[in-house]
Amino acid sequence: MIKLQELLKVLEYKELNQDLDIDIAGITYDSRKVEEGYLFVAITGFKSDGHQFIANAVENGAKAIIVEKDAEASGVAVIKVEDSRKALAQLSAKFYGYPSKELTVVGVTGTNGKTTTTYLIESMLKELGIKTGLIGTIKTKIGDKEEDASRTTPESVDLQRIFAEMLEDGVTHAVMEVSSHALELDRVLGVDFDRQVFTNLSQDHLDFHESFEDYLAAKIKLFKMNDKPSIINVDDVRSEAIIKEARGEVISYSINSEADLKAEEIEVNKKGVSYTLKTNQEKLAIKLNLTGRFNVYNSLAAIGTVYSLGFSLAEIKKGLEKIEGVPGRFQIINEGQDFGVIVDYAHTPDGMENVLNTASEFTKGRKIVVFGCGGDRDRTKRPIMGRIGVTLGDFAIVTSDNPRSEEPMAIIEDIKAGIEEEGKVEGEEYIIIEDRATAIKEAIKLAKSEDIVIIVGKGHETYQILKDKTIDFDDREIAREAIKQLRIKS
Ligand SMILES: CC(=O)N[C@H]1[C@@H](OP(=O)(O)OP(=O)(O)OC[C@H]2O[C@@H](n3ccc(=O)[nH]c3=O)[C@H](O)[C@@H]2O)O[C@H](CO)[C@@H](O)[C@@H]1O[C@H](C)C(=O)N[C@@H](C)C(=O)N[C@H](CCC(=O)O)C(=O)O
Ligand SMILES: Nc1ncnc2c1ncn2[C@@H]1O[C@H](COP(=O)(O)OP(=O)(O)OP(=O)(O)O)[C@@H](O)[C@H]1O
Ligand SMILES: N[C@H](CCC[C@H](N)C(=O)O)C(=O)O
Ligand SMILES: [Mg+2]
Repeated sequence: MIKLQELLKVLEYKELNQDLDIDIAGITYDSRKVEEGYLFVAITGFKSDGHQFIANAVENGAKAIIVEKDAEASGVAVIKVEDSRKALAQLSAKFYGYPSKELTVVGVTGTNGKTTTTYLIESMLKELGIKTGLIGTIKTKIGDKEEDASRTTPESVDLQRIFAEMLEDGVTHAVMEVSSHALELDRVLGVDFDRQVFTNLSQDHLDFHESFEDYLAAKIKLFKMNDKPSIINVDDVRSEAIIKEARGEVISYSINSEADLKAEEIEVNKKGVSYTLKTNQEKLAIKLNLTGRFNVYNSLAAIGTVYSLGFSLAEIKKGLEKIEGVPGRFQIINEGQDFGVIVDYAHTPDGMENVLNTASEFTKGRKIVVFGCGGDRDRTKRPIMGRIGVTLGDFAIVTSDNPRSEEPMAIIEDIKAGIEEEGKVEGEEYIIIEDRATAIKEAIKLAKSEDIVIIVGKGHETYQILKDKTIDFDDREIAREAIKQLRIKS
């Protein structure tokens, strides 16, 4: 419990009524989650307006309301601020006692590789005997406790609550993914980062950010937040803009250019990669159980981060080499079949290109790729992904991803536009099967010895979001079942 007037010290505000001597039991931005004695923060959203739910919040027990528009509510304190999302972040950090100040917080941003890099950092820190917390796309881990994640980066109040629970649980280091949505919508405002990491920047989310420049500007925000060291991929052309804005020391990593950490003599095989890590002082052989050149980048980002936290490369190597894989990231499905099956989370043009190129490095037969694109997301990436699917794959099955509120066939049409530009013929070089489970089964039926079936887009997801419902759905389970069925039939 904290007094409202004490909480409000962190804000500039105007009270619309005077009684601020109230105990606040909790904070939320969702009227449906309000409990007795809560502070409800009304946010003007993209879909609806939180101010419309004030009465609902009061009914559920709210004692105070933060608004950014004039609003009335009888019997409760009403406080007006300039920006509700910002206020939510500031109030939450104060409510939970600024837990991120006491934790060592690592934030990882970039279009691709965030989840993988955070898993690698977590693995290394754990191996060093450190009690860690993890926040990201797949799950939230608070010490030994796990929660499903619904966002890559939680809303500010949820994030601060998670940090507070981590501290209570004896966690000292929190590793988190920071999405561009989070940076744009102030979810990480007030978080005291100790390290910030840049993986790469390529096309995604142009539905949400107005232009690629805006997308970059959102990412840059993380590096302007404090003067702690930043770990940056200098092979990415956008690194220059980030380095310009970074306020603290820059630790660079690369494969192609000079950098503090450089990977040389890279060898890629089906199960992993090996390379020589070169720093100003030492050389070290690294063997990673994750494959693809892109994972060399992710591992360099992770090494740079843990190294900069004061650990030696020899200490770091053990935890890095121990990790067996990240769920749904180039995950090999092996049911004893004589062809390869990979489930991967690539859902951007760059991710898809990387995964298909990686598969080429060790596949003798055909690459059969199954993919779709998410609904209510960047439409401009659809034709590009279509083009990549049919040019880097030998045979493509275009299907649904998470259609959300959109018509599945309309999304597929957007993908098809890119395929047709390549002059590919339906029925010969690609087919369309709207139902994803059927598409996966068909790909597996088509596979011959030495081929590889690459199912991208949904990775670790255990659901499919349709217009009117979310159903249980797991690419990996469907693939396994389909392989078993082949055996029964033959
Ligand atoms: C585009 C976006 O990020 N939107 C987020 C935003 O939603 P919004 O502003 O549209 O909210 P809204 O639905 O209009 O509602 C407005 C307000 O009314 C409240 N409300 C609503 C109904 C009600 O009965 N009572 C009530 O109080 C809502 O809780 C909200 O505070 O604020 C909401 C509350 O925090 C988020 O849940 C929501 O995430 C949506 C669902 C989402 O899909 N976000 C995705 C795109 C996202 O954030 N993705 C990134 C990863 C991207 C990456 O790959 O890098 C992520 O970090 O997960
Ligand atoms: N460094 C990288 N560069 C390019 N592509 C990558 C990289 N790392 C991973 N990928 C590809 O992107 C997919 C997603 O990887 P990962 O989950 O680590 O990224 P993410 O940034 O967390 O994604 P999201 O934004 O959805 O949370 C992988 O399955 C792989 O296909
Ligand atoms: N973090 C990404 C995940 C996309 C995963 C893909 N399966 C989809 O639904 O588009 C997003 O929210 O855009
Ligand atoms: Mg992620």
